[in-house]
Amino acid sequence: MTDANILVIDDDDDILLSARLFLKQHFNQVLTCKSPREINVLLSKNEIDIILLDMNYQKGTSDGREGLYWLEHILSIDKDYIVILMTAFGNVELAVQAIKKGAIDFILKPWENEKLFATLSAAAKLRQSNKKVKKLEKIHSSLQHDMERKFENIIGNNENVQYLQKTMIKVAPTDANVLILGENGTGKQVFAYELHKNSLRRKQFFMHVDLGSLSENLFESELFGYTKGAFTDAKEDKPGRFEMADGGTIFLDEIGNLSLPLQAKLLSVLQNQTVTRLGDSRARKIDVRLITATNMPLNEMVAKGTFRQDLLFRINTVELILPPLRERGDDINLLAMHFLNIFATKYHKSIKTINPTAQQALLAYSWPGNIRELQHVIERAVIMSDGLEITMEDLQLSPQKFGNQTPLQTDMPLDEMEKLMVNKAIEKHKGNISRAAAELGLTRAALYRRIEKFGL
Ligand SMILES: Nc1ncnc2c1ncn2[C@@H]1O[C@H](COP(=O)(O)OP(=O)(O)OP(=O)(O)O)[C@@H](O)[C@H]1O
Repeated sequence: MTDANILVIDDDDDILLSARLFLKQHFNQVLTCKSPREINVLLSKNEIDIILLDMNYQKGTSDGREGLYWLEHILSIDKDYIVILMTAFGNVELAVQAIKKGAIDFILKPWENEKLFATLSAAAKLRQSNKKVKKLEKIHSSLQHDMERKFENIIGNNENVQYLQKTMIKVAPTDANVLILGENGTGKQVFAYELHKNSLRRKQFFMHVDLGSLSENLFESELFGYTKGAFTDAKEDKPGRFEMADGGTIFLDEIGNLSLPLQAKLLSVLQNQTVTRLGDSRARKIDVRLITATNMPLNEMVAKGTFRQDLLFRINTVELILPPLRERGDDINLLAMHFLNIFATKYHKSIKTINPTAQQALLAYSWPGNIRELQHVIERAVIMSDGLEITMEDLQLSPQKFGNQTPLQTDMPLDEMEKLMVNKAIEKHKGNISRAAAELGLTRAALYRRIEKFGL
């Protein structure tokens, strides 16, 4: 049974009856009607896939003009309807005209059942694949929408970041390969997507591939695809990520994690601009814009022989080096406020600000996880906070991760200052309570009481 619903429109009762009897054995649902005037109601009430439409309705007419009129009418309701016309022998010219207007095929009356079945089966397949394409287009556009929301605009007034943004805007519309360097969580993916969004390929696919998570085994099949039977689990042909990104941008993240043999394979694809699926002999041309990123020191790796120099030259036409968050000064509070607004809305809290002490602490913290860590810290603080502002307690920053600067301020509440001093002393003496207590002028018991009080 083919999964398709068919509507047959003909003014001849005998034709409708024989169509219904035959088609019911092969298709999901078969509806019939005598007059095309019922089309609107039938189409609005039923999920119809294919319409089998007669060309003449009024007695004595045979020019097919009515059929053409109703064909146009159906396609004006939805241009994706699949319409097949029924026409008498000798009226082939009319059928050709109908196909030009959007019918997908025609059959001659009286029909042979086998021929009718073959035509309708092909039409059902076409309808199914059209539906699939539509669904994929919808998914694609909603993913694109999600990405755009996820990566709004790059936030940052720091002069390095401003310079990077200017460079990015200049480079984006060219097809130059861009290598983005920076510690974890500095926004490499955000920059990569921003490059794509500002490029001429913005309407095409942005394909993110995390090379760090691909095993040696999966590398080729994921990136280059495979043909049916290429290996035990290859049940059907599958394009790789490069082919899927054709016309768009491919972002190869964590490129510093590739082993030397895989670097060689990648280089050959980049040099030849072709991919060959596993198990295939045909090289397929690809047109992709390449963006790569890593937190590894590629130049040092080249010197040590763990990263190929020729591959580095191929990928780093333009290099963007993202600064770590601890070097971005006021951007820390700018980003913190940005995340505060997002999470206050998400968790329905009316928190409006971060108090001055907490702001100082954010500036003094070393942010080893960079913007991603800041985002998590603020999210947690918003969840924990009971007031209208984020305090030092809400931030729950790890004392071990403060840099050399001290976040102490003269206007700091006594409690918070005490907590910071306790933290610093414990950190300085690597957790040795006796020494930390001695430095603070406290007994061990008094220090323990404070540790408990501050939840350290
Ligand atoms: N300038 C920015 N403005 C707003 N949010 C940002 C900015 N840069 C990064 N982020 C946010 O910080 C988080 C980390 O960013 P991203 O994933 O781009 O970093 P990354 O450098 O690619 O990290 P990794 O090296 O771990 O893959 C994301 O949630 C991202 O939305």
